[in-house]
Amino acid sequence: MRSAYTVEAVRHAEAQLMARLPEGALMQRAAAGLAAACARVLGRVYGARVVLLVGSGANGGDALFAGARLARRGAGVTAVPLAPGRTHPAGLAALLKAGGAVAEDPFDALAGADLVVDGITGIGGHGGLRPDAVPLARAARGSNAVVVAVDLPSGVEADTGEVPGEALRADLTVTFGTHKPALLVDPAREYAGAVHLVDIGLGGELPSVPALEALQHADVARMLPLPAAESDKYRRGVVGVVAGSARYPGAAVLAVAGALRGGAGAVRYVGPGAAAVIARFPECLVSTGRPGEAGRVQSWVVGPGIGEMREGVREVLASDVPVLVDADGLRLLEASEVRDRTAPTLLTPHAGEAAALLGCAREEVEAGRLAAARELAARYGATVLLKGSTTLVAAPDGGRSPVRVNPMGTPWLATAGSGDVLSGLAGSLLAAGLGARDAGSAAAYLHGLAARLASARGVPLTAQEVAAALPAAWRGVRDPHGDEPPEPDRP
Ligand SMILES: NC(=O)C1=CN([C@@H]2O[C@H](COP(=O)(O)OP(=O)(O)OC[C@H]3O[C@@H](n4cnc5c(N)ncnc54)[C@H](OP(=O)(O)O)[C@@H]3O)[C@@H](O)[C@H]2O)[C@@H](O)CC1
Ligand SMILES: [K+]
Repeated sequence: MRSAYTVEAVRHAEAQLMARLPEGALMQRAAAGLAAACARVLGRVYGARVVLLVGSGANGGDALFAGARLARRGAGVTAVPLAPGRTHPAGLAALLKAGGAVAEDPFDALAGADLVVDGITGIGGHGGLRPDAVPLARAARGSNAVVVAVDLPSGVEADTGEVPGEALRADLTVTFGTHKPALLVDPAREYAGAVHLVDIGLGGELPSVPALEALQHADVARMLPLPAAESDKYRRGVVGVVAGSARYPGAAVLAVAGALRGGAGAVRYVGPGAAAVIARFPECLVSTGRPGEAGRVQSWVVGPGIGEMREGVREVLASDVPVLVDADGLRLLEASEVRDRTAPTLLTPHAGEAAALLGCAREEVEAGRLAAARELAARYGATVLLKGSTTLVAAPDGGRSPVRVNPMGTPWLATAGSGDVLSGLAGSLLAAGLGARDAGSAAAYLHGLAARLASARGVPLTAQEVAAALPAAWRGVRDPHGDEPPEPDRP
């Protein structure tokens, strides 16, 4: 599990740790880790041209001390102070002593740089890059240099992942002590590039519950249901799927395809797509009547492609088993039907659907994904899986449990019907006994991994292929020696 902590938690932990250490020791740990990462990026430090963008806080101090270390190894290091007179004094002195200099012409320096270190702001920055920093950030990005951000790419909001103005785009972010939410949540995450975490000894001082967590293979493997010797199909759970319509029969097939690969013992399909479903999946139990007449299930999935089937949504929400609501179902539900439920509810909107549920603009959700997921969960008393480039899963417990961030996406997943597969898969995990937060986050992970496997080496994929790759994804997370596939290339 990777976790991220808020600025408040980081500052508190830092204060505890600093009280036991000699002055400046933490910054030296940070600078040493940063310099080592820069040296790895450069390959050859001697003779490399390094430019430091230095703000007025300790983030600039980190950059200066790291620059001093690189200068001692023979790099030509120049600093561009953004707030002259308020530059970290000890850091600047160390750089000058090591043979570094203050850049005479910042733009000239940036144009010839091999490496730019962004020490404008870290966890103390707010409000996006200030006007004087914008042309420098753009020049850094426009040069041939590798851009390494210190702790965070400057201009992003550490706690929310929002990017209120311009921000610096890094190739690599070297962060200290713990991830910050902005390194995991879009839009900020996009600015960070690859993220390298440097241990500065903060671990023991951080609270036990982080703000955010991102699952890894082993975490998902532990959650997945395994049939025991005495299991039968009913004990493994039956998932009911209410999806598809005469107009959208494909949604029924895709949701069932996901559900069949989610670990439940049986899938019961109810609705007008029964003929299409049974033709494709003879292993599925089908009926064309109402959900309430279909027989016992341990969870329901309702919504993909159901058009105007309001009655089906109402009936399913009135049941006493876990319910996943997606797509059309989100449009048709009444808030009170969700809030009044006693069994768990998992809502799976994309940004547009979340905006409709919150009564705001889609852009607002996209700009503040973390806040939107939390707000939806609180308002509806439901677990919310907010789909997108970084899918988030928030529980309705007022922040007591960390929001889960799915690290396993791929832009290739933005393809018709892939959400239907996810709904079926997550509903199946609910039927198999996982809680809503685990079911949602494990499903998003497997779904993303399946998509990465199916689109390996940059091949466009279809929703059916995502479903077909789910067994390989299960195998992948269970393989103790399995490597997580690298972030895919952008299409
Ligand atoms: N604490 C520790 O032990 C350790 C901390 N470490 C490091 O310290 C970093 C935190 O340092 P920090 O607290 O000094 O804040 P920091 O991010 O440098 O920025 C604040 C300064 O920027 C300014 N400013 C604000 N917004 C701005 C904007 N948009 N654009 C431009 N300027 C802006 C604001 O001044 P203002 O101009 O608002 O008066 C203020 O002076 C942390 O991220 C990590 O890198 C590591 O060494 C490990 C040990
Ligand atoms: K920075």
